[in-house]
Amino acid sequence: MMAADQTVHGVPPSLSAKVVGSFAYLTVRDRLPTILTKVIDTIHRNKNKFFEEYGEEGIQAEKQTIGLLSKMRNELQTDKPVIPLTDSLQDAECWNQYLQKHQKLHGDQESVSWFKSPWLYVECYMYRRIHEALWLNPPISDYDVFNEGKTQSFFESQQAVMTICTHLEGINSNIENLSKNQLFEHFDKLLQVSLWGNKCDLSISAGQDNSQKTSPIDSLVSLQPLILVNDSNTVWSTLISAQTHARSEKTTVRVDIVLDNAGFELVTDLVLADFLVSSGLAHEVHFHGKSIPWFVSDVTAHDFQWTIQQTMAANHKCMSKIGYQWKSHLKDGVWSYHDHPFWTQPHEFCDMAADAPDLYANLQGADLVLFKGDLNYRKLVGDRDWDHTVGFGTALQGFGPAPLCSLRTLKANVQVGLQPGQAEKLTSHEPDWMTCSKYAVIQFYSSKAEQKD
Ligand SMILES: O=P(O)(O)OC[C@H]1O[C@](O)(CO)[C@@H](O)[C@@H]1O
Repeated sequence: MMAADQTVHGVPPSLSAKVVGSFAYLTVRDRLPTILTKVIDTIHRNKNKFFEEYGEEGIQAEKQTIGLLSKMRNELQTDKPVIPLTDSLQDAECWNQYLQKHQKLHGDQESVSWFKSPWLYVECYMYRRIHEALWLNPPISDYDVFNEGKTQSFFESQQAVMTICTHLEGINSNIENLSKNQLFEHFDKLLQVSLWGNKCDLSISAGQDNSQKTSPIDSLVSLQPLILVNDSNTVWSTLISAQTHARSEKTTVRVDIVLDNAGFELVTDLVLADFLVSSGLAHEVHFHGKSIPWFVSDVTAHDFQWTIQQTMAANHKCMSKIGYQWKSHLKDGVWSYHDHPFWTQPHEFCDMAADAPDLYANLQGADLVLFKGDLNYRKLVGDRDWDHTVGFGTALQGFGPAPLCSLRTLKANVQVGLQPGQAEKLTSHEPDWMTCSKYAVIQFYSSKAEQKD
């Protein structure tokens, strides 16, 4: 078991960063080593490719990288101390300062080990150490060890991708004639398609195929009861009031999407973003991805561009037409892609204003920020052991650059904003309801609106 963190941000120890609990322990004991082993196997499997591309240097790099990753796997499996990063990357210092803070809190270096640190920290740290291992070994420094899994997930979800592209084309071809209610119906559906797209993540599956096999539209009705908190009406009214304000002030409506997984989930986010623009609900969409390969299937700049290229190149008329539309949104600046290093650091989002003031200020320019996925949710609420009925606004601990909404399937044991008795009822018939990725939330908060907390 991992020792609870000390009081952080004035939160009492009982609500300190989530470190205990069997799921966190099993993740660090079992799932992280499995992921690491898959990474080592992937690098070894590409040895010949490195030789063809880089000659003997490529072979040396492969060997050294595997050595570093095997060393980390041993540290992890034998609960060794967490050690500082040694690469010269821009954020190494911030990671090492974060480690020093934990060492001070715990009294000495030895006590900050893989099993005696906040789960959120060690899981993020592992992915940053994987990046370090590659970075220290040119010429394979920018090799994405997760690329194969992400592209496979896209191709294995092709049927579902075609279904949602055809659905979007049907909406867009008649969008001028839709009533406000019809627009809301479509918005509500596409928001839920994006929500459930979050089930397709390769971290929870430790790299096993997790592509979308069923129709993402037909399954919405049956999935509805599994949404534990549904603030889609409030999200809609936030967009409508932003649109009204923009019209009167002759400004624009900007929606930011903090992305999560590549593959099918990214397509669902692009489809939602396309609808926001084609319906006039938004004039700009800013996408936020990861600056390094992260949590196996998170979106990088390469994944973002590749996915749009693949959609354009599809021999499916609808997909291809939509892909070209997405390309022109990027070209015209209606869409933009950003990857601030903060998203691949261990910080809880309540630290953003202090640790990444430029990013916080940027997000303040949005009329709505959509946070996709479980890891973002854990960082939104500091991965603390909150009581399930604590309000989302309380758990955000002051984070609120703009009206925000989490679209999350539950994959970790933290959830706030539930009704009294709701968690107990779930636990009685499904003890692993927080980690089985069967349930989800559409959870909104705005410090501006009169918010029941
Ligand atoms: O891709 P998502 O939705 O952020 O899921 C990642 C989640 O999967 C896990 O790795 C497994 O629970 C969590 O630690 C992490 O928050």
